[in-house]
Amino acid sequence: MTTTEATTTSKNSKQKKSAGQGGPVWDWAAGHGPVTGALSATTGAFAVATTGAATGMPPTWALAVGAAGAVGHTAAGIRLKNAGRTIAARASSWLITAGWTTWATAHGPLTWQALGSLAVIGTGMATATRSTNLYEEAREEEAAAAEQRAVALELSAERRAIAEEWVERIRRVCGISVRVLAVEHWPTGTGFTLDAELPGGTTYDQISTRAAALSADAHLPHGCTAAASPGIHQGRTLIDVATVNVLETEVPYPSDYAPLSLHTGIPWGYRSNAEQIQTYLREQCALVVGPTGSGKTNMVHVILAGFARATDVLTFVIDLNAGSAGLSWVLPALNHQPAPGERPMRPGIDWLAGTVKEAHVMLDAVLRIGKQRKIAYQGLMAREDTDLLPIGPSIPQIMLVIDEGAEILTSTDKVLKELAKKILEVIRMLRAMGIRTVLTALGSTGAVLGNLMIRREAKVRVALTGGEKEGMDLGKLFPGTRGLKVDQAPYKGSGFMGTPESPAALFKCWRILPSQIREIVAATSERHPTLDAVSAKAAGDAYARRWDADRIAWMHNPQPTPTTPAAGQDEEGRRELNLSALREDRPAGEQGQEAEADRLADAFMREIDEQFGTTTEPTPKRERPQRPGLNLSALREDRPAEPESSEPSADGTDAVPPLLQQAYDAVKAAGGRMHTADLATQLGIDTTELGTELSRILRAVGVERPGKGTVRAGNGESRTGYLAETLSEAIRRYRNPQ
Ligand SMILES: Nc1ncnc2c1ncn2[C@@H]1O[C@H](COP(=O)(O)OP(=O)(O)OP(=O)(O)O)[C@@H](O)[C@H]1O
Repeated sequence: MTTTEATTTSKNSKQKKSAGQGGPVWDWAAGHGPVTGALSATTGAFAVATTGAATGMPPTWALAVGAAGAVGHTAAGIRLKNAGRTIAARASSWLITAGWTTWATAHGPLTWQALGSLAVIGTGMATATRSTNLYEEAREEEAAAAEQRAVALELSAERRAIAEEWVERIRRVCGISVRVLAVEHWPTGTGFTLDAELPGGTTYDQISTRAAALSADAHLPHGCTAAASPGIHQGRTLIDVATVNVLETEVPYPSDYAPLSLHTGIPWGYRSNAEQIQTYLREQCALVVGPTGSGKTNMVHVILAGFARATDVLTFVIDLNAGSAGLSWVLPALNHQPAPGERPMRPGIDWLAGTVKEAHVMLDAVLRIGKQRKIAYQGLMAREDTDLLPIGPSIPQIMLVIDEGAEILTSTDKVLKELAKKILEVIRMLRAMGIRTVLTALGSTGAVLGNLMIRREAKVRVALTGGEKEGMDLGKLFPGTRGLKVDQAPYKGSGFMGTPESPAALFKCWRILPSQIREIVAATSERHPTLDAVSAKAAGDAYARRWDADRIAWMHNPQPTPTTPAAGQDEEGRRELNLSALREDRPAGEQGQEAEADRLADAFMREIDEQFGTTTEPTPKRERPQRPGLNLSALREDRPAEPESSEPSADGTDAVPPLLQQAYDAVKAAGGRMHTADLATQLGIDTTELGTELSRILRAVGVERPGKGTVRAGNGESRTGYLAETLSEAIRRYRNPQ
């Protein structure tokens, strides 16, 4: 006799599998549906009874087999934790079938009575099985639901405990009795948000001003706050409670470098709940305050990275400190040597002014662009039914980033005052025309924020504290937001940030490294928009010739005081060099064509001859290198002799670039490994410049610069640097070229 019924539940089938592994051949839990089970049982019973009656089998045998089946199925049912009624139903199926078989064997199965009763038994069995299966399924579902209810109860018990704790705390510290409606844990696991209902006539800022006291009362770790912000209506508030300090750790700039848009926000850092903070600068200007050493330069690079990634932004940078903020975004393009047919790399920023004169040229052009846009795009704005110029890749926004610009605005120096006037005019006049500014300042002193224009237009505000308290007046920078304390953010690159969309609260800027800046310049080279024709025409030659040799020569020699001649001052018919390929007024089809590259290469060679042919350089008989593309680093007055352009001496010593040799000597003297910044300081060059030059020198002989993390700093943290072995291998290859 085969088994009659079985359950169809997943639980049972799982158990069935495990029972089957190496178990008995007779499977008491074998699978059958209610109908097939009943059919199988009745046909089996009929066959046994017919055979038994024909062969004279003792009828009690069938009863014995049925009893064994009932016992077996009962045992299987108990093992599967079936309900008692299920087990009883199945055992009785066996017994009834066995009873019928015994009776039919004794009295003959081929009578209407026997067949009719068997049919009744089969139908009853199918019905009973179906009902027990349904019952088992319902039991199983109920058990799962009960399990979930238990978990939820446990969770809500935890939430209830948090809610009760904070209701009590807010009552004690702020004197306000709120009702917590929900507690949501952050997916990052670094805190939670309370959604609370305020009592009548109370506003959320009565809690937000007591943030520091609440944080202290809750014994939150340093860098963690309980920040109240508006809820879904004015009678509700959301209180973000950070329990893990994410501001402490150094987090690298996200490496996906995906395209961004001014309209969908540009990320500048992250909050304590690890959420990114987006800046929306279509109409806003920004002010970034950070004393020396707070991570301001790093933040400027993060800002420039965001703009470089945007498809609808062109960035103009004014940095009177030798253009250092913008240089890292230009040099990778200047030093890029395109392969034949490859398009020259575009810098990550569109214009860099390192002197007051060049800044005037830039600001004049920007003002002309703004005024011309107002006139020329009237029709477009009427068609689009907007009073804001529709900014996009075809009409890009110009973001004017002015390092220490706030100091220019408040300077009493006559020259800087002139510049300040133009900057203020840009801020005041050109919001609608898609020209906005990002100013940095060393301190949020009254002098900087006393300027009404800055207060009114720059609502995106950042205070990098880095633990620095001097000149850090958070109350002035974020008026109306009390409870912010400098010592809540004592880490470099951390501080407070507020935008019209996101109230002032703790934040941290990502750490961006020079290698990432180079990667972003390369990754975004093809992505930058070109200045619209209306604007380009208004900006005129001052813009079109911004990469001319005479205007960028200083970039190859970034000394503290650049000697950039301003446009129009030293025209002398000089031709532009490799960046001419970037001029937007060039027909697009021409770019990247070999013929054009050759023409430019010739121009470049002539330029070198004109510029350096008559100078008293120590190596006047230097051979002209055969280069696939152009390399403006050749214009550097202090440029070390390049390996490929040196006449190799007998022992090859002269072929070694002096910079490589100096670097090797310094690294060796320092014990075989050295951080880039330390090496740069020792060699008296800019860190980024050193990285770029040395990498190029190493690459030229096929030596890979050691990767990140090869050098351990004093505090144990891994940093990028140089190893003596790498440098000595490069020296060896220069001496013995393959
Ligand atoms: N976001 C950050 N995360 C972690 N560390 C940072 C961050 N920003 C800066 N730092 C650290 O702080 C150091 C100083 O940064 P940075 O040069 O940007 O400061 P700064 O305010 O511009 O100082 P200075 O005015 O002296 O140049 C960096 O070398 C780096 O070690």
